[in-house]
Amino acid sequence: MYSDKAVIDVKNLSKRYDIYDHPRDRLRQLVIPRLHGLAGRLKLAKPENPPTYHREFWALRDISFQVKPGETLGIIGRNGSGKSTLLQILAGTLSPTSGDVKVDGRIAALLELGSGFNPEFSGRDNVFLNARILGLSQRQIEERYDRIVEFADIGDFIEQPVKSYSSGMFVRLAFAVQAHIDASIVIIDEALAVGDVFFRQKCYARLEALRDSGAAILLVSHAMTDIEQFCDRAILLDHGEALFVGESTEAAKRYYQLHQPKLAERIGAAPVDASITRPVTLPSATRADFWPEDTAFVNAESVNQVGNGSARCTRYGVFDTSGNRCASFAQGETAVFCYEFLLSDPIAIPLAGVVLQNERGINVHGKGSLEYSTKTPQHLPAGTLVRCRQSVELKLELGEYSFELGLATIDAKTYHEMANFNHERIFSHISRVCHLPKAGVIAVGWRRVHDGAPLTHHGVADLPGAFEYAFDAVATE
Ligand SMILES: Nc1ncnc2c1ncn2[C@@H]1O[C@H](COP(=O)(O)OP(=O)(O)OP(=O)(O)O)[C@@H](O)[C@H]1O
Repeated sequence: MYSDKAVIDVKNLSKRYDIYDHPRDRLRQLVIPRLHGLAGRLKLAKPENPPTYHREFWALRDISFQVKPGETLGIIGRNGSGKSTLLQILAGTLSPTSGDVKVDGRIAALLELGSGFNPEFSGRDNVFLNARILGLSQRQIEERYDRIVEFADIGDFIEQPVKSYSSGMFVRLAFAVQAHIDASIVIIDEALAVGDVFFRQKCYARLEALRDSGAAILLVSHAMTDIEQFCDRAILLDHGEALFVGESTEAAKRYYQLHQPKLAERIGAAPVDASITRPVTLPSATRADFWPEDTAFVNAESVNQVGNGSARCTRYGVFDTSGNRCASFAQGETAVFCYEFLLSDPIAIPLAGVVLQNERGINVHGKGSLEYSTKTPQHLPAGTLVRCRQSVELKLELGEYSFELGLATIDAKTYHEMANFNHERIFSHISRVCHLPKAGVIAVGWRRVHDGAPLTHHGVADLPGAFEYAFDAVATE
């Protein structure tokens, strides 16, 4: 067990920048208030408020949080929300305007990696120089040198001046040094986004080892999957304020909500469509064979629903392909998710779907009407009951999986022009309407052996593929 004493304790931290519209205003601000003060003291002018030549900008306002040993805190927020400012203050390279910041322990700051390197020196010399600056003794560096070089994996370049390195090599070496200085606090600003996938995996493994040995880790990232998988808690910054400090999955959800314009604006802007007057129904061919008995459903009012108030999930359930309620499947069997939402406001194109998460909280499958390109009306009026039936072949590792259900909406224009946009652009146009983050759990177990091998595959996922043999008789003599 680690100590319960926080290694980072931030109380009411604020940071103000003074913004000058013209460079000359900086000089004015320096000189004129002083002249004013002097004139006042000499009674040459009335004492009054001296003029100001700048605007105040608060990059951080009243931020408070703690981080304990062995804990990983994510820092998230849109561009310009104050993340780097916060990290720089924690790393000691920027001073706060007000508030208290207590940092207890050696910090490895993976912010501007390699900024302490001398380009003329070799990689080897820079390792010694940098590690000395970061607090290791000569002997400690000598003991760790081989591990650092192995981690950086830049081959013979270690003997070359770092000015001849590619930017990737530079960062690998800098990361390797930082990862071996026995820091009790590690601060990372998306530094892991560099390097190839193998290096990133190595970085994460090293960070996990540091965390397991009791280091506190602060990670700034725009990748919510990294935040959810790697962080226990996260702080969501917006315009310098902490909107939320708590469980990382909840913080990630709120981060996505920040990206969504108000639903009413979208609907108001969208063209009116004739289909708005018709309640949506599922095609009869599918409806006949699947919608289970009323009594087979879970009453969704009993579970936590997060949403913008435009819809509620009324009921849902997981079924086998015969329509029987089921929570335990053999690997490769099909689970059928039936769920419905009642709209209290109109929405544009509905996007419903299911997400499965494994025991480590990793999203192993998330898919819905968007990915299936399911036909829908352009608008759904208030009062519509949106019924969804989604089948998922559970070609997954054995284990328990929690599932989430959700309904979102996207405007018709973006939906129909999706081919012209990238992933981020499309997602910025999706508004969450109702989401059940902890709807339930299903289990995936061994297959019955008469179906074939006891496992459909090894590992997390069963990827589509094929296997062929060819046998030739070969003379052995
Ligand atoms: N030296 C400075 N002078 C004036 N304003 C600054 C200064 N440094 C940062 N800011 C402003 O403070 C706000 C917060 O900046 P910060 O770099 O901390 O944001 P961020 O969340 O890290 O953004 P990003 O995700 O784009 O890196 C921004 O609006 C930025 O323009």
